Amino acid sequence: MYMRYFSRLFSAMAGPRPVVLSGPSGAGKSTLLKKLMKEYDSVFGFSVSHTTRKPRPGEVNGKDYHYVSREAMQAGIDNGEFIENAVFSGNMYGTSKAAVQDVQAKNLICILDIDMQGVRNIKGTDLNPIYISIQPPSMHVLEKRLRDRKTECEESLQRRLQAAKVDMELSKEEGMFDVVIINNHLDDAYVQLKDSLLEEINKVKQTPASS
Ligand SMILES: Nc1ncnc2c1ncn2[C@@H]1O[C@H](COP(=O)(O)OP(=O)(O)OP(=O)(O)O)[C@@H](O)[C@H]1O
Ligand SMILES: Nc1nc2c(ncn2[C@@H]2O[C@H](COP(=O)(O)O)[C@@H](O)[C@H]2O)c(=O)[nH]1
Repeated sequence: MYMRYFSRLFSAMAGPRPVVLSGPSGAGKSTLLKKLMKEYDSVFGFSVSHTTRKPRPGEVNGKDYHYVSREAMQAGIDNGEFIENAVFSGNMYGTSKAAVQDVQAKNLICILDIDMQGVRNIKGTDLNPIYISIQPPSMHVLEKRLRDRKTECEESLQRRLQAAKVDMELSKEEGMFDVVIINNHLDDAYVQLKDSLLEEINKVKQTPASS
């Protein structure tokens, strides 16, 4: 009984659990995440990753990503500044310790949008997030979404589709994700995402905000 009491007390003191959103490129992670951050702006905070890819039109440095050179990224990795890092579709991506700490210091639920290599690497840390996979209804739909987004050249698109096939298989592995959401109709997928996070959302709402 005491053990249960202390374990609950410790988990309340430790703050809300982070959330890892993963899934193939084009499945709709950013779209769902933006809806969530808009509805719950004082509950969630985005872990801003570093990347060596070029910004897309409309993306903002420091908000969508920290856009850095390969040399700067590698130096940060060598210096132990990253919790995890990966190469995806020819570019480097990584979650810095500072990105997560910035969000957690505000007692917000930290959301990480990372690929499958990142998921595997995070599993080796003590971050203890809720793992959510966002999947497309089919490869055909995924390809259409990526093409319609008009952000990728043909080479990058093909690399992303290749990675998606692997991702879709791995996401079926027992224990890999706590929740798997098929993003067919956006509104339905969003309701499922919210439902899976209600417990953590309520925890944050009940805790006085810190600056
Ligand atoms: N349920 C949906 N129905 C139709 N289109 C959708 C749906 N969800 C997302 N989209 C569209 O699909 C495209 C890809 O979505 P989004 O950019 O959110 O994917 P992503 O998983 O974040 O990709 P990446 O990993 O490359 O950042 C976008 O143009 C978005 O508007
Ligand atoms: N392992 C990590 N993966 C990351 C990180 N930030 C983003 N990503 C993933 O990269 C792909 C491509 O993203 P895009 O913005 O170029 O379309 C996507 O699957 C993201 O989830 C990170 O820090 N680490």
